[in-house]
Amino acid sequence: MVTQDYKQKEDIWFDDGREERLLEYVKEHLDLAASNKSEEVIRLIDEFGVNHHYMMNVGARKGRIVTEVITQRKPKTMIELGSYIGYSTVLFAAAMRDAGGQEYISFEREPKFARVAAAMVELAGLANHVRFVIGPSSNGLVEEHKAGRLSQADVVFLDHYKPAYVKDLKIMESLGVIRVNTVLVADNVIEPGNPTYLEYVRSTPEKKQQRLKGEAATSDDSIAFPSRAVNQYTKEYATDKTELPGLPGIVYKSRIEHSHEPTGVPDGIEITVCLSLPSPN
Ligand SMILES: C[S@@+](CC[C@H](N)C(=O)[O-])C[C@H]1O[C@@H](n2cnc3c(N)ncnc32)[C@H](O)[C@@H]1O
Repeated sequence: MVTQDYKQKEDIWFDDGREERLLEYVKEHLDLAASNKSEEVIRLIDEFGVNHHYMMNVGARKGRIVTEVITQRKPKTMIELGSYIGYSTVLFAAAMRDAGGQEYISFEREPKFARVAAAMVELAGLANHVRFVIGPSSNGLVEEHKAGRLSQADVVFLDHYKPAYVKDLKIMESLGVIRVNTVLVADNVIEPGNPTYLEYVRSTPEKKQQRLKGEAATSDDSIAFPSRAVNQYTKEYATDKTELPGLPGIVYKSRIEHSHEPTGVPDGIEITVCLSLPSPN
């Protein structure tokens, strides 16, 4: 395992050709005789992050927190929001497979990132376990459910557009994807931070109902975020207007695990368990 920190984030830190260069690097250096292909792919991505370019991956330290959740919860089905180049996809789909799981569904808005992620998954020998849904996640979740390809998830990893965490959680609640004992694992709740999400998963049903009465009809949470986190994916946010109201009666139990970005910058993962669903009227 690579123990050094990644290079620090530059002013432009993605979509400048580094994703394609990373894939070339992994293909060139991959040890075809390695017995554990997923570990080998992760090792090479980390090596590239340390020696060449910053990559916005969850990284080894936070990754270990999530793989522990997977090992304990043993998901049959897992959802990921935000594949990027497939670091978390490879790391967590391998953990899910090793824990007896079947399907890892990864949502990625940007087709060229999804292509790199799919190539990483193939190199890691995980293609039979991973399905990519390309396009904005809110719309993708609804369409997958409509088509009968998504009914529920045992673990959900949220790591895409920070202001969309609550919006997509409400969609998953409304569609019945969140069940009792579903575990939500949310990245970047300290760096850059996600106060709206933390407030939502840490609130009682009564508090969520109260907030609902007081808030405007739209759930545009982008006002609570630093402009860099909002403007990063403006194109997507402007076009995906899919919204569902959620189930404020869901009871969650939530806690933070403090950790670090792959660069060494402090961050945290919020781990949230669904304790109960509202009784149907
Ligand atoms: C921080 S990166 C994900 C990193 C990845 N989970 C990992 O740890 O290796 C965020 C990704 O979310 C994608 N994204 C942003 N908004 C999205 C949306 N609404 N739906 C799907 N993907 C989205 C971005 O294109 C980007 O690839």
